[in-house]
Amino acid sequence: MTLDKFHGIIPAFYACYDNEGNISESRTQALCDYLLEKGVQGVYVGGSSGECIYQSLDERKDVLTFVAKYLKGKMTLIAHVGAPSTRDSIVLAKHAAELGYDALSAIPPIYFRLPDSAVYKYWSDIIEATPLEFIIYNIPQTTGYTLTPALFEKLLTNKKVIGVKNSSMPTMDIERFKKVGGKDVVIFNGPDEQFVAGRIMGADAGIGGTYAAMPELFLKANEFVKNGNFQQATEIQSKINDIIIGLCSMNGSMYAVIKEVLNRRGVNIGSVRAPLEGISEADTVSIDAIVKTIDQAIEQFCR
Ligand SMILES: CC(=O)N[C@@H]([C@@H](O)[C@H](O)[C@H](O)CO)[C@@H](O)CC(=O)C(=O)O
Repeated sequence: MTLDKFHGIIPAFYACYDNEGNISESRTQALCDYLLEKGVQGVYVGGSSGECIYQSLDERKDVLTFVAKYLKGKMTLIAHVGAPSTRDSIVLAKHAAELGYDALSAIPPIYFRLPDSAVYKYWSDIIEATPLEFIIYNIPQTTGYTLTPALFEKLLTNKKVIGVKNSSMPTMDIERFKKVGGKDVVIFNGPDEQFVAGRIMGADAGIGGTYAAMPELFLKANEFVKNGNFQQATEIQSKINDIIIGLCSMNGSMYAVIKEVLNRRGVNIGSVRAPLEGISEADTVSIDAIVKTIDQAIEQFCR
């Protein structure tokens, strides 16, 4: 079994809408082309950054279809199939398997606070529905559910479980999951603000919601870590954090701001779906400054 295809920088794929707010195949293709050109390892499709929570089942199936159409065989494809019910999650999982995705992933059940036994059963039912490998998604700050190392260990007895995408904030969680899983498991860093720290504490790779706004910087940060160049890795992380704080400090939601950054970088993928808020007039000025900071950082670290 080789897990190399999961190692590297894996941007969380954004929802690409037309001017009326419907899923757009041509704009999805534009984002695929842009990420392919940047040289990322893969994409994580239909997760938080994909606004999955605001999309119908058919829309989510369309997104999985379009991304596979333009990227299958060109990079690693991970389908996020978490949905409110096990039934819908399985529909998405089977669809992704038919499309030839490399792996599935899912958040735990949301809304009701369910016991470990129900969460375990939810993930296990999805895993059993297809032959694909599976990546647990731990993101307590949005789901209210915290994966424990003990439950992770139990899930790993199923050989299809190959890792965890850990978006909790303590890097110690990454260290604990790596200790449980060892070398045959892939731990993905979730919080982009501590990508370098996460890698040093045991993450083999990263899946992130801000990567696509500045893939060059994350690819370089990963290279610095791989080469043991921790001084420069820390410096680039600090610059990345200035940018992320900027992305999160506007009237519009972070994803609306990122989409406008991408628009300025030549990729128009529309705006966000309500209740996420779009950018305001005032934001456009601040976005000019962010784009300039990204360009300067690329010039400083990547040329
Ligand atoms: C809580 C949250 O949304 N976390 C993001 C981060 O990438 C986050 O956007 C970033 O660290 C900025 O805060 C990712 O872990 C989510 C993600 O990759 C996804 O599923 O789209």
